[in-house]
Amino acid sequence: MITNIHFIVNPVAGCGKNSLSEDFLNGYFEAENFQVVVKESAYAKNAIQLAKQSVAEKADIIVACGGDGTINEVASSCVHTEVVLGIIPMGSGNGLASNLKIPRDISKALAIIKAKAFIEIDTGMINNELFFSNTGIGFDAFVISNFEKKPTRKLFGYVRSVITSLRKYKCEEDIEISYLSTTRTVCPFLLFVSNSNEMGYKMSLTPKASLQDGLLDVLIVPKLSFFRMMIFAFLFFLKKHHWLKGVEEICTPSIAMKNVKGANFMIQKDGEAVVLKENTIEIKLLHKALKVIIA
Ligand SMILES: Nc1ncnc2c1ncn2[C@@H]1O[C@H](COP(=O)(O)OP(=O)(O)OP(=O)(O)O)[C@@H](O)[C@H]1O
Repeated sequence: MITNIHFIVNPVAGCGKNSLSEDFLNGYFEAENFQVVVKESAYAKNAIQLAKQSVAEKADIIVACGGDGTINEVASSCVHTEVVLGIIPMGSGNGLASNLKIPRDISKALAIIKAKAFIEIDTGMINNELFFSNTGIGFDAFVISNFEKKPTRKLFGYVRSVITSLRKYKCEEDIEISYLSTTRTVCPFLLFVSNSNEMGYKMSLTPKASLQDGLLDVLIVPKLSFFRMMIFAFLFFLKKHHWLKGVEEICTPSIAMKNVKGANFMIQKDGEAVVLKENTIEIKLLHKALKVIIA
């Protein structure tokens, strides 16, 4: 039986020089067994539409060629379908691909896709939007919104955004959070919610997270003095930031948040900044809702 594989390429992800041709791919996927289609996203969010078309065109595998943003757009159309998601990491951070141990080397990533071994992973949902890697409010959303204003989507641009954001970010929003059977108010510097154990660039705020356990890993970092911030940053590079007093880790199937002053939330979702129209958030998991090819 012929396997119908559609590749959706984000030409501007990562270094911004991505292209894959059908001729090139036909060298890997022999015509007796595979039918290859290549599509290129022409603008932001176009991959959602392209992936929806591919599902309608009865693709068996849809391969997201880009970073976490592209994966988010393509995978959103594959959730709760029989379509299997493949990934060729072409982004800057590539957090989800790294969690799934998919190499950046295109030949190796293609060999993994050809082997077609897949697992079912959880999918996060924040209000009506899906995420696959992580979401968050507070400092990380602020960093991402600054990062998106920079011309380059590389690590250097990200580091510059972190430095600018450290100077500008004010931690003053009281947030009521409800999870398990607890409700309380926090004023977080960072409230990070993750499905995956990697954020990208091999860094992690939630190194114990699993894509299949039905649980969200939540990290709450309180307002920190400059000195404690430096300790946090040092421990973060050692993936031991939970050692810092006041930093909390929570595992929960869902969490709700409400801005006490009634302001709407700005979030980041798989590395893209989004301003919500709501001052309340509900985050939950759709357990094992996405089939994804793994190494
Ligand atoms: N042709 C295009 N022109 C402009 N933007 C595009 C185009 N195609 C896709 N995009 C947008 O590019 C953005 C960045 O993509 P993506 O997240 O995959 O790359 P990245 O940011 O380099 O990687 P990562 O998220 O892993 O760090 C996404 O928001 C996507 O909607």
